[in-house]
Amino acid sequence: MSRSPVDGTPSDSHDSHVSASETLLFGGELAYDTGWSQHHDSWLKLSLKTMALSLPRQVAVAIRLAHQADRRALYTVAASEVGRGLGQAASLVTVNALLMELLAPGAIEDRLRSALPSMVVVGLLAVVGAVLASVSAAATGILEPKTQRVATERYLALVARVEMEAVEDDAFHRLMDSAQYGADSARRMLVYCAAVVTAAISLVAAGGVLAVLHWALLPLLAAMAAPRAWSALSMARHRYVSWHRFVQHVRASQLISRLLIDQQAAGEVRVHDVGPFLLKHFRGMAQTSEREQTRLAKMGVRITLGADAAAGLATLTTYGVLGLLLWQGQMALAVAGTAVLAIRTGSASITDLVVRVTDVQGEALFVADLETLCDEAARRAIPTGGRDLPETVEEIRFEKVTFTYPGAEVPSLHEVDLVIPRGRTVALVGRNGSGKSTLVKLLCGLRLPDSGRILWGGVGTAEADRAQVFDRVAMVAQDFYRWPFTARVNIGAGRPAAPMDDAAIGPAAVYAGADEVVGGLPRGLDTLLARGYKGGQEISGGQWQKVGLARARHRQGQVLIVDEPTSALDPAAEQRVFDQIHRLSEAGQTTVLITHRLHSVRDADCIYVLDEGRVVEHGTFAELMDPATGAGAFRDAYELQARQFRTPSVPGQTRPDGTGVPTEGTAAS
Ligand SMILES: Nc1ncnc2c1ncn2[C@@H]1O[C@H](COP(=O)(O)OP(=O)(O)OP(=O)(O)O)[C@@H](O)[C@H]1O
Repeated sequence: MSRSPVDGTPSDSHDSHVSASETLLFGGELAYDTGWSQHHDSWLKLSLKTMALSLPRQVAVAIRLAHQADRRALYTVAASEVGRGLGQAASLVTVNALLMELLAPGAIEDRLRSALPSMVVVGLLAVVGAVLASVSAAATGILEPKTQRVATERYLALVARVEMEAVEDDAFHRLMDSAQYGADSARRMLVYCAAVVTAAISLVAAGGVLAVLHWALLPLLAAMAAPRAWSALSMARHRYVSWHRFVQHVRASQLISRLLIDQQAAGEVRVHDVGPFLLKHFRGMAQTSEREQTRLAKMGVRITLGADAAAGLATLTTYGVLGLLLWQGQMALAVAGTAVLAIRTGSASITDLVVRVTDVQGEALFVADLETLCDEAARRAIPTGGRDLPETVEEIRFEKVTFTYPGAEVPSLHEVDLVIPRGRTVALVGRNGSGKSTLVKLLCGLRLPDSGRILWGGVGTAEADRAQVFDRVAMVAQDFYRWPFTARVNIGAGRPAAPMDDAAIGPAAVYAGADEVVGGLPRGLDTLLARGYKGGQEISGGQWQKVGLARARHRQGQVLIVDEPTSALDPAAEQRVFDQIHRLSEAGQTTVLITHRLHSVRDADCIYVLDEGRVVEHGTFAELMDPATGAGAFRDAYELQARQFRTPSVPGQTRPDGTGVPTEGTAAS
């Protein structure tokens, strides 16, 4: 289970110091403090007793997943492992009988003759054991990947449905990091569980033989195994704690290493020479992890030495007791010889059992994380069901809506009142950070208001069936996702359940001007828009924007939300987009338009001006521009922008040959 923070491997620590790299790059220590396991996450139960008590539940989880994945393969593994265990037990008992016969007094020929049937049985059992081992290995090979897939699918399906708040929560991310190993652990746990079954049955047989030889040998056997069991479990626990403390640190280190090879960062890595800088800090982060690994290794040595000393003492006592029994005549020499062999076999199977149980326990901790993540994801999921929206939503109304992002000190929206009538275009304008994008997140149900209501035809988003709200919205967000798939999927993802054939995708592409982009691609719609993969192509920011618009168009939502749709477009393309939005509006499409290009909102039915999360004025373009009716915020911003296009203020410029260039302003004068 140990995973080093550098290569994705966990470990454990209490004395790590925050490195300069963590402070500079991430603003502070990334490893969680030692109090975290006790206070912040009561789910992380780490006493040995609790670990042991929770084990059956985690085993049951892994078995349930395996059952879901492939019932037949699971039964095959279980049956063959039980068979193997029974075979080993029978073999041990037979070997002991064989030894008793061989070591008994009498002529060697007679002893060999009487031992012959036992020899044959031992041979047959070995063959059966080998066959069962192969059957089990084959069935496990089938079962393992399927179980991992079922576990992964389960948590991914749950995580994809959580509220946005959880997506941005670092505690939830920490759980996701750990739970990823949970799916892998569930897979490995099956193999270890199978080995536990075999070792347990064989141990019962060894114990039985010893109990028959002399009752005192049984507790001594247990005493020999106990220290090793303790040391193995302790180390598993320390590694697990360490893993959790460093999980964010691991992610950050991986992020730095990924940035060094990231395609988008590649330009700056070279031109700004960021490579050596990142490498240096990668090393800085790695050194923190290495210190932690060293601490764990030293702790491992101490624990193992202590356990080995205790186990050695127990072994010495066992052989001492055996000698005492012989000396006092309570045990025959032949029986003592058999006992030595049974002790060796027994201690081998007990060690095997301990190692396997510890392996199961180590994996179980991560499976428990997977369970916690699934519970947490279900708890934080966007609720299903709720009130139905009316068939036709006549208006969307914000009533005194206030919203503060988790962890933020001031609200991003403050008592906002706003109306979006059906079939109209409403524009949202305002300075950077004034709350426009936040407003549309609340509008489409991605976030819920802290106070106030957002009513879709009279039904508040807080009580509405949010799937229905999402269903009515088509959105091109400012940071719309560039799916690393084909152009077809990038447009089709607007309505992933609908067919993605040319007839469905084509009109949306034409609408957004993305048809020209697609026409220039080597495989048209089937061109992969991701560099770094075979046949992958990169397109420009403006071309992506056209693809994003086509996606929103393809969705055919009742409300079209476009957040800065033209920021990367050339003037002709920009004009075209605004004309199209205008035409859509004339055709009855409800549109919410966010833009900084104030000239382009002239045709909007209503313009809302936001400032620091408040609506400071609203009205038509004419109303806002009219000093008699507008408050001035829009007019001032518009004038400022308009001035930039009137050119008299271009400063005097000089040609390379040193002669002056008359500015347009001076030329005109
Ligand atoms: N996920 C978030 N978590 C915390 N604060 C956020 C988050 N998103 C935005 N904010 C904050 O909320 C405020 C409003 O941001 P918003 O993105 O809505 O502004 P905007 O008007 O769309 O800005 P821009 O014109 O730059 O796109 C800002 O102060 C911003 O820092």
